[in-house]
Amino acid sequence: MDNQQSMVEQEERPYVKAELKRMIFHREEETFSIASVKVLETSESFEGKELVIKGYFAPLEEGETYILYGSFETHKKFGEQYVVEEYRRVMPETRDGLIAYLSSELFDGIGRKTAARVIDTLGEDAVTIILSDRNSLDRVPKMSDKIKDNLYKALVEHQGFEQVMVELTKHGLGLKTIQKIYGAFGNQTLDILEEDPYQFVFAVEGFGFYRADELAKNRNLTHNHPTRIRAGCLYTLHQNLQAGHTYLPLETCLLEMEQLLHSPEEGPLSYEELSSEVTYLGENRYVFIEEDRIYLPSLYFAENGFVTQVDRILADEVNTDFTQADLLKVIGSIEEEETMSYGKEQFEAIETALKEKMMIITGGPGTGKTTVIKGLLHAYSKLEDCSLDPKDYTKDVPFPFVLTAPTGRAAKRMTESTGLPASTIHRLLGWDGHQTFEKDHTNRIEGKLLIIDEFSMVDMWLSNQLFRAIPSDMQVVVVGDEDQLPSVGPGQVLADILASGEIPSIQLNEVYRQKEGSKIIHLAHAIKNDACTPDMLSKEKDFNFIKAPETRLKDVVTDIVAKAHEKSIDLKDIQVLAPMYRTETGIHEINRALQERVNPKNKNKREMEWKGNIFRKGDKVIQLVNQPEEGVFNGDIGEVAAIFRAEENVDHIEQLVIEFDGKEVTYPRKELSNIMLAYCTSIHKSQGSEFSIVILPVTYQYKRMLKKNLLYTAVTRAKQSLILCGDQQAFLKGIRTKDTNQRFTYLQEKLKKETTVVYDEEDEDEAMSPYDFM
Ligand SMILES: Nc1ncnc2c1ncn2[C@@H]1O[C@H](COP(=O)(O)OP(=O)(O)OP(=O)(O)O)[C@@H](O)[C@H]1O
Repeated sequence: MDNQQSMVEQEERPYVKAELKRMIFHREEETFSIASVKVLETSESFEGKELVIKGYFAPLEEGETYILYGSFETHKKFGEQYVVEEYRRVMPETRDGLIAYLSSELFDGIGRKTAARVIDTLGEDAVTIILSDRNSLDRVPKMSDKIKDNLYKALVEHQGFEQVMVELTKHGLGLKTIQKIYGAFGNQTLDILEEDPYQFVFAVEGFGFYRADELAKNRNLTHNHPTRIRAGCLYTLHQNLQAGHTYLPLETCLLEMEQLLHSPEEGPLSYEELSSEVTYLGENRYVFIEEDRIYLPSLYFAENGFVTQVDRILADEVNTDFTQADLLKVIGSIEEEETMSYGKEQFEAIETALKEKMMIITGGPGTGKTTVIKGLLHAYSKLEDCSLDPKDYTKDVPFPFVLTAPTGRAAKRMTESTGLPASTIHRLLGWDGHQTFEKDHTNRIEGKLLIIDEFSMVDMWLSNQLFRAIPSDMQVVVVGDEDQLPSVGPGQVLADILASGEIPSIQLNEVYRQKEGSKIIHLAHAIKNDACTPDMLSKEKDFNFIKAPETRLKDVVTDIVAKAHEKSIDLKDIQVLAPMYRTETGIHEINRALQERVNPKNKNKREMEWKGNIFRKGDKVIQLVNQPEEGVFNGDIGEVAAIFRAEENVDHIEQLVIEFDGKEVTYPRKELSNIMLAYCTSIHKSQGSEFSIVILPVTYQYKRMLKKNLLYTAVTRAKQSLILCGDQQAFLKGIRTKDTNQRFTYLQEKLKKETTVVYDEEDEDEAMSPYDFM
């Protein structure tokens, strides 16, 4: 009767047959469990009786017998453990066992007598018979319909997941993904697998189109199956997020879908086939179609929502009654205090910010953006007679100045330059790390004047999230440098709001730091204005270009850092920036070389190996994701402060402790993917940060990455010293190469009212999941 066991024997897969003693641990969110079992039989060379098993499975029933498939792992402290990749319950093999099973707590309302009648009527294969035919229970005497239903449902529930698991693991899916699919489709899962596995793409976050295509093989699904086309459309739109588009032109989308979906055997797909499924997706709000633009819902709501928020804020009036004479007097007094005088553009920027509901200040490095922010705060405080000291305010009368920036480092710089509190946008909005923002249109942020720095980095999703939380009576100042790289996420919000001309803006062009003799600033503006010549790359106090052939570049970079370090310059102040991760002169290789040089192996220094990388005490590391609950954000740089072995802490897991600006964050081994070495980081990740010394290798190996805005962003990260090394021609060619990859966004036109904006806040709440795709 035990056909499950005979399957095991036939398959000859290594297995452990065991009785569950007790569940030790279960984490609900990802169904990760640890349990202790009594080994009954195994094909593995395991001699013991007790065993600890772990893996992605729901809590199992104590006292039940399971066949587990997986592999042994030796845990430093706990010894041998079994990592479960698949399991199935073993049905009791005797009449008594079956009766005990059916009359257990799993099945409501069934006592031993009823259980015995079920087995006596249907035989020892009763469970299989009932599962394949619910009506078989009608043959059992003296059983009410309700009890029959309960029994059937409970059996399906208990057996369902195991069947699904057995089937899906055959397709190479891991337990974690299977849990997600089962969570979405329950006992329909196997039917859906047979009929239409593309549904998994819709329902399970991160389930890829190609994976569904793989599952659909041998299932008689044609290449023009409707859900295949629909899944292909969503996949195409998701792929294009990475290029920064907020929408795709319909024609482009259909073309890309055709390339994705056509099959060499079955031929092309017709325009009608593709467009009718796109229409279906539109009608069912899986996508939004506006004229000839097709959007994923979150971006449709973000773009339209943002325009609505801007209109709402602009519609309110500024509540000030100062005269031009008041303003001149106040500015004059600030100039006296600061012993400086504002340039014409700077004065205009302060004046506009005070008078307008919303404005944009742009400018390259050293043009006085920070100086203007400080001037604005002081002028506002004097004109409105409100203190700049947060201590003078209470919960009922909140601090009127809200300063924010997209990265922790940029927010910190705002605090350093103004002396006022500033926070990241995520923190200001009370982001919970998933999809919830504490601040939104129902619970807006408090204050009178909001200043958002480094706005070029803010994507369409976050812009909308931030703007919907701004109260209508707040004045808003957006500050940024439009020549920097656009946001990593979709959109080019700063460029679009500037180009729309709908929001007053002042561009600061005059460079002040240059007057202090800074070659870095001079070079940055020459790049910005396409006026950089080879002779500008000559050595100066704060600048050098060290020529080096490609083969020596990594060694040259390593030498420069090592020498600076030997002169007691803190590694935190020296940053190597590169545009690519791979290649001989990519970020990974440079990091490895630098680690070996400035923090080499040493028997007195602990280290931890993780997927071929070494983390050693004292290493400089960078955070790669946002962990708001720990207070660390993507791009934060820290240092490995300690490494703990499993036996040394109460959690019994290996841990790495990183110190970020005096704050310690602990990473269990499985979270080490959240960090990497940071002697060298990507230029993209350096946005919003500045470093005393920047070392920038440049080589033709970086090829298509060598673009003007990327190199401009890198150059402008340096405060005191910039060392370029490598190939001067590659650098000069790069700064003349504009990024021609146009981002498809429609924000500018929507702000200009060239199109009607449809927006419903309630819809947005329902459909918005901006961070689904990050
Ligand atoms: N009107 C001015 N007169 C004299 N010095 C000025 C003036 N405006 C700015 N500066 C000086 O120029 C330098 C750069 O100014 P500031 O830091 O405000 O520019 P920024 O645009 O914020 O630069 P960055 O983006 O590089 O930080 C500072 O040393 C500042 O004191």
